[in-house]
Amino acid sequence: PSQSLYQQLGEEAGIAAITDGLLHQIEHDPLIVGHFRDTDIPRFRRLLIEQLCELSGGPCQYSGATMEESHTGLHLTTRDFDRLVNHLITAMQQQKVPYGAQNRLLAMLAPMYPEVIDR
Ligand code: HEM
Repeated sequence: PSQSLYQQLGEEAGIAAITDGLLHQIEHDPLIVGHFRDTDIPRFRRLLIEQLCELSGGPCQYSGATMEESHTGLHLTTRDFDRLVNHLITAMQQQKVPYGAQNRLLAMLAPMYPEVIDR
């Protein structure tokens, strides 16, 4: 409890490993991988790490576009969102992130739902 969420995620290295796990899951999910067809994956990876680091209280500053801007034109659905969240949970479990910390991170991402879906 005295550990910050950033620490519980394993700091920069842990967040990078979670992100790589998430990218691996996406790559093997035929239902969502198509959305990333035109995406610069190294850039996406870097921005996702920055965002998770900043959100969890780490020493980073997210430098990407807003969630609304970056998901406009993708026409993402609730199903897409749920799949991505499940992949993130799998990636966090693989990194042995404590259950409570997993939920804290998910609770910070949930409010982004309307900024990402149906745009
Ligand atoms: C809370 C949920 C989500 C978060 C926190 C998130 C985070 C991000 C971030 C940080 C970027 C980079 C922004 C930039 O390029 O400046 C991004 C782009 C992107 N996201 Fe998400 N995302 C979420 C949901 C989703 C979902 C559900 C999908 C599809 C299954 C998705 C697909 C994409 C794609 C394809 C791009 C790249 C767009 C491009 O190539 O310009 N995202 N997202």
